[in-house]
Amino acid sequence: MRETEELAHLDREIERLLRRRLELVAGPESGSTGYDQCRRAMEAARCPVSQPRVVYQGVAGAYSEMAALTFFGKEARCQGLARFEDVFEAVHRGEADYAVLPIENSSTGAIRQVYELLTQYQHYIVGEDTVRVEHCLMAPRGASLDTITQIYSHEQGLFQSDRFLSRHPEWEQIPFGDTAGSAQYVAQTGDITKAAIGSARAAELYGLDILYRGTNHNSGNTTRFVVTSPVMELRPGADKIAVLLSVPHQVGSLQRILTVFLLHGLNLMKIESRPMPDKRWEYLFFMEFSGSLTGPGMEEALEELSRSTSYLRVLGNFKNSLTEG
Ligand SMILES: O=C(O)C(=O)C[C@]1(C(=O)O)C=C[C@@H](O)C=C1
Repeated sequence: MRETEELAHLDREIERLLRRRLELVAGPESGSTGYDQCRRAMEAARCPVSQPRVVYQGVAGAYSEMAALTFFGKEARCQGLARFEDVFEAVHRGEADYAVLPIENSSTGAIRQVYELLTQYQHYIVGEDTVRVEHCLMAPRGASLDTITQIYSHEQGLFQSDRFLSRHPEWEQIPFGDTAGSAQYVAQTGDITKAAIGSARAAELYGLDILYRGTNHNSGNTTRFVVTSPVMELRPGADKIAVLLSVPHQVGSLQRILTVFLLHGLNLMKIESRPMPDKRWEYLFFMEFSGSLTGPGMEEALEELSRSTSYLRVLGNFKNSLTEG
């Protein structure tokens, strides 16, 4: 009992010292204005759009299309576009209400192009979902493992299948815009020396035979997708906040951010650092943590984060879709 009391006393003392340290290291005038921008975005927040126009990268049968249909339901008007940049532009120009974008894969990590574009466009994350990715090797009728010489897929399809592909070093690997697009292309050629890696749905849509199921080496292979919007939305049940921030090049500046999370009881769920191309060896941090923007104490926590960062942008508040294990 004595020990428990002593520990609780120590915790309170550490918390008091950390709070004092935060006050001393940066005054209220220093740091970014990130929270003011967030407050304005919250004031302008919109309700979810009904019968939305949704864009994704790729063609029908791409995993991104599956993510869009899972999140918005079969009634959503989904349109595939060639490049990630086209998807961001369509939302930016008001031609679509939402974009669905892959952000990370459980086997290969960050989808870097999407992180770069999230930093460039002032869009908000309003939702997320995961899709189990089971890749199939598919080819035109008459093909077999022996007739194939070229494999087409999205670079992620190739990365996620690298162990399977390393068993066939004689196959040339050709990156393509998206997995389903590669299936469509291979089907159009009708060439039995060409095969694609993509979803079973893509094989069915484009009339290819599945030669091998599960080319991905990780059987739990899953991709997380984010749903972005040009306007912030505060959907009921939103329990995860995403921010983009940079910290001054000073000893302990990242620790200061972590202290804010600790003192406000916010669970840090993700941290990803991205290089800042115009500032060599400086980084932008993409962080996700538990909480609601409208919840008690969050205003104070974000103001403290604002004071502790040289740049802060709140990317949004949305419902966590990740399950343990
Ligand atoms: O090419 C597709 O089918 C996509 O939806 C893109 C994408 C990606 O960019 O990661 C999505 C899920 C899989 O991880 C493989 C490819």
